[in-house]
Amino acid sequence: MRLSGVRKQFGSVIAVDGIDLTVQQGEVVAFLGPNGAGKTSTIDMVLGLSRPTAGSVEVLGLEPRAAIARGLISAVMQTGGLLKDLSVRETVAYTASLFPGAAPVEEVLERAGISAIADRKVGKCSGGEQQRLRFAMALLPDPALLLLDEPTTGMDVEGRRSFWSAIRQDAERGRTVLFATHYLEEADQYADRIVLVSHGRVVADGSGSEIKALSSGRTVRATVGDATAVADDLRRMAGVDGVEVRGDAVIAHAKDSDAVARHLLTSTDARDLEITAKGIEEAFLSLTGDAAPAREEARA
Ligand SMILES: Nc1ncnc2c1ncn2[C@@H]1O[C@H](COP(=O)(O)OP(=O)(O)OP(=O)(O)O)[C@@H](O)[C@H]1O
Repeated sequence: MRLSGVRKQFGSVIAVDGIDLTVQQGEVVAFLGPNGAGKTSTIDMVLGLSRPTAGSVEVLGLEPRAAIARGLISAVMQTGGLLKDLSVRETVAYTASLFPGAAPVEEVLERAGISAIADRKVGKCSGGEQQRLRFAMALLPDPALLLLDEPTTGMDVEGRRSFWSAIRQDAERGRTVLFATHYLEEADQYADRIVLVSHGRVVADGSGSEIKALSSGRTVRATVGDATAVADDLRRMAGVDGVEVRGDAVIAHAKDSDAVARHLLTSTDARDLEITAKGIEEAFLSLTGDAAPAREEARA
């Protein structure tokens, strides 16, 4: 899957502000970000439900709609689509009857970890079981890419755990999974890679431990004469997790902010140096719920 320069604008609201992202086949990627970060808007574009204002989305070299038509993309939706009076197995069998070439019903029940509850009425299933049922339905076309938008909202701990263990086991056979979540813990536990989004942009991209390190470190910002050259130097320093250049400022995220500051002040022409805790700005603060006020107003 590849997103190149993807933007999505709704009137004056920029929901997605230039996302570039390549996901390799077989990766399990968490899209982590606060409310309004642009996760759903991005997933909707990958699902072909909306079109980017600019940029392009490709899945295995195809446009989303073409990829969907070939059964290459499936989604686990959060709500809707289930009939209470059918059993779990009947629900999957009925959906399978709509797809030519659907995977065998018993096989997807097994993969979704719901064989044991196949005869249970959907109305009697817990939220977690219903999500695993939606997962089973999403597996029918044997998609290359599975998308999940906050699939565990409202589930208890045990429901989450069994849901994710079914997803992980299935992914081990090579399926690509992209899921949106608010929870760092969930992203860290179940994804190989975390893409942190804030205000419609990717602000960090790495393994769970890399992302956690970013949130625990500090940010050092300084104005320098040649920001690009200084940034290159900083990237080579131990303990530096990320370096950005913004105009004539260089911004480094580091566990050892003192070492970065010392380097900047002694070996470069840095001035206006600032050190702030919890570097990736609002990213993690906002993960706890207080997303940027401007966005919330826009939403209201
Ligand atoms: N159809 C729409 N019309 C207008 N604005 C929209 C629309 N869809 C999304 N937005 C705005 O775009 C921004 C990004 O929203 P999006 O739903 O993609 O974020 P999100 O990261 O999925 O958030 P959440 O975690 O709350 O689902 C928000 O400011 C939202 O209000």
